[in-house]
Parts: sequence; C-alpha cells; structure tokens
Amino acid sequence: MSTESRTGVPSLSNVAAPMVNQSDLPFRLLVRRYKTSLVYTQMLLPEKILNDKDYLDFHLRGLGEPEDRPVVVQLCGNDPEMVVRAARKLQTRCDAIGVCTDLNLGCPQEAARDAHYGAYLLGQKDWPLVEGIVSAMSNSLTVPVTAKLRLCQPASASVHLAQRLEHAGASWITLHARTVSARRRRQGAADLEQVKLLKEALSVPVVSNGNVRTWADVEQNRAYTGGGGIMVGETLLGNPCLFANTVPDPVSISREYIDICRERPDTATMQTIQTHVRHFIDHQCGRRPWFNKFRAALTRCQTLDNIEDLLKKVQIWRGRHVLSESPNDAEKDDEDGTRDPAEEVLESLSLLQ
Ligand SMILES: Cc1cc2nc3c(=O)[nH]c(=O)nc-3n(C[C@H](O)[C@H](O)[C@H](O)COP(=O)(O)O)c2cc1C
Repeated sequence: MSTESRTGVPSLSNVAAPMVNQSDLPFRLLVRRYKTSLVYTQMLLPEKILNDKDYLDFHLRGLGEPEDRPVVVQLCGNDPEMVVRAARKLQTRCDAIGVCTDLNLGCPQEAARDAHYGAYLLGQKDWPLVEGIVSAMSNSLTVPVTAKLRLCQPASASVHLAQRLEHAGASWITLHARTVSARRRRQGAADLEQVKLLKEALSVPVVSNGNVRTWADVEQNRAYTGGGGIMVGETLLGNPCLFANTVPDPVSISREYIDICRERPDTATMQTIQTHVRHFIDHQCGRRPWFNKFRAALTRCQTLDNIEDLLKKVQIWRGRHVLSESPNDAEKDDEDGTRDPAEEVLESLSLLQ
C-alpha cells in the first residue's frame, strides 16, 4: 500500500530522524525548507511530560504550529498507561505519535538501559510489553501510531516483532537496520536486506534508516529496498539540505538556522544551537587547520550575536584557505599580524584566544 493512500499517514519519503537535543523546532523548520517531508521530535519522556511543567512547556513551544507540520512526536517508556496519558496531552499538536524502541547513544544509552526502555525493549521477553504500548496507543489516540525499531538479535526476528506491532495498530514501521550491540553505536553499514525483507512481510509502509551519507546513498537505499521512505539522522545534522540534493555553504546555512532561532526564541538551548553550528561547519571544514580553534571559540559563545561574530571570522579563515596554496598558509596568514574587524570584535568578547 502506498503511503499516500493510507488515511492519516503523512508522506514518509524524506524523513528527519528523532535526535535527542538536536530535533529542536528551529532545526525542524530548517530541514523542511529543503525537501524533508516529515520530521520527528526528539524522544520525549512520558513521566516528565506529565509531571514537569518546565519540560512540557519547553517541548510544546511551537510544536505543531502550521510551519511545523507534519511532525511525529516520539515517546519512550515502558508503561502503556503512562505513555497513553502523555500522548493524549500531545496528540492535538502533531500528526502521529511514535514509540521508540531504538535508543542506543551515549549517556541516554545508559539511561535507556537503566530505566529499561528504547532498544532495551527489543528482547523477545519484552515484545508483549511493546505490543501492549502500541495497542493501548492505537486504541486511545486520534492520530496514527508508529514504531521505530533497531534490528533484533537474530536480525531475522525483527520481522516477527514488526508484524506483531503492525497487528497491534502501528501505521508504519521504521527500521534502523543496525543491531544494538553494533560496536561503534551508529557506525557501520545498515543491513538493508533486512529492510527489504520487512517491506515484503508487512502491509503497512516501512521506512529505512541507517548510514545514509550522501544523496547517492538516498537513491541507492530507495532502489535497493524497493522504494518508499528514507529516514536520516547524523548526515542531516551536517547537511540539512541533503534531501534537496544540495550541499549548502556552511556559513550561510548556519546563519539561516540562527535567523530561525531568533524568530522562535527559547525553542533551542544555547548548547543545542552551538552543536548545530559546529556540525554545519564541520561537515565541510572539519579538516581545516582552523577548525579546532573555531570549535573552542564556539563553546565560549554565550549569545546568538557572539556566534554570528564568530561566523564572520570563519568566512575570513575560509577565504584565506581558498586563496592560499596549501592549508598551512591559512594558519600562517592568521599569525602574520594582519588584523581584521571581525577578529577585533571577537577578541573584545574573549571568544578567541
Ligand atoms: C544526536 C543523536 C540523537 C539521537 N536521538 C534519538 C532519539 O531521541 N530517538 C531515537 O529513536 N533515535 C535517536 N537517535 C538515532 C537516530 O534517530 C537514527 O536512528 C540513527 O542515528 C541512525 O540513522 P543515521 O545513520 O542516519 O544517523 C539519535 C541519533 C543521534 C545522532
């Protein structure tokens, strides 16, 4: 069945993945400008949605406004009743609610393991619980319910879990086709054969996720897995224009993101904004000799104005690098005593050392 013909299911063709601290409203709005058809929020904690007003207010700010549609709110958790209660608070602000059985990253990885949610619900003994969550949600909510899985172990078991979730009411399934134990977390190729098998076995749409680095990967992934949706995480952080098959100027895209942050105050923390800008610049300039200096200065920025001043400096560094014969010349230029206005502004703010 095509995604378009299924009532209530948004277009799943080009999907921005849920990313803790990185799926903020300004980033969601940015990727939408560049042919991302559907955007997830970061994984939200039901208990905090229900009991922590500041947390709720922060994540509700701007959520589901007309420019932020279609959006999927992702919830984690292992208590069906609590997940449903939290989802009820959010369902008028989104187009679907997703359950996360795919969390395997840094610190939250330990949180997920300790609190027993995310990828730690993929073991067979927990399948009835995951089924119970999906079924409780699909019986109680007015919006479609969806689930995002990592590969089970053995990988072939993923099809059985996904079939059970389809019967429990999931309107589509996303498969991040790597296993939880994949050593370097999100590195390594995704097992697209498993995505293909899942598509053959399910009648609901399947979204393929994992290891897309370029537009060519998007096309190859779609062709190999038999068409349909592609979800991208890390690469969109560096290149938010991936789905438009464009590589943006890193300074321009940083400024565009910052402009959105100004238009939507208090929807992203300073740390989130710094991380986005670092990814944008890193994507194309991570090997430049000045990158570490930039990175250190970025962490010292305290305001959007500070970051914009730093971006002026980046433009100058990049210009020197492009004009210079070797990358080292850019460093030499930097040390030859030549002054420029942006540098003076930054030094007065103690952003450069
Ligand atoms: C910074 C970061 C935060 C993430 N947070 C979440 C999350 O909240 N929920 C989730 O299901 N997956 C999360 N993931 C996993 C991604 O959604 C995605 O499944 C994974 O990165 C693989 O896709 P990729 O290879 O395109 O990055 C996160 C990934 C990154 C890089």
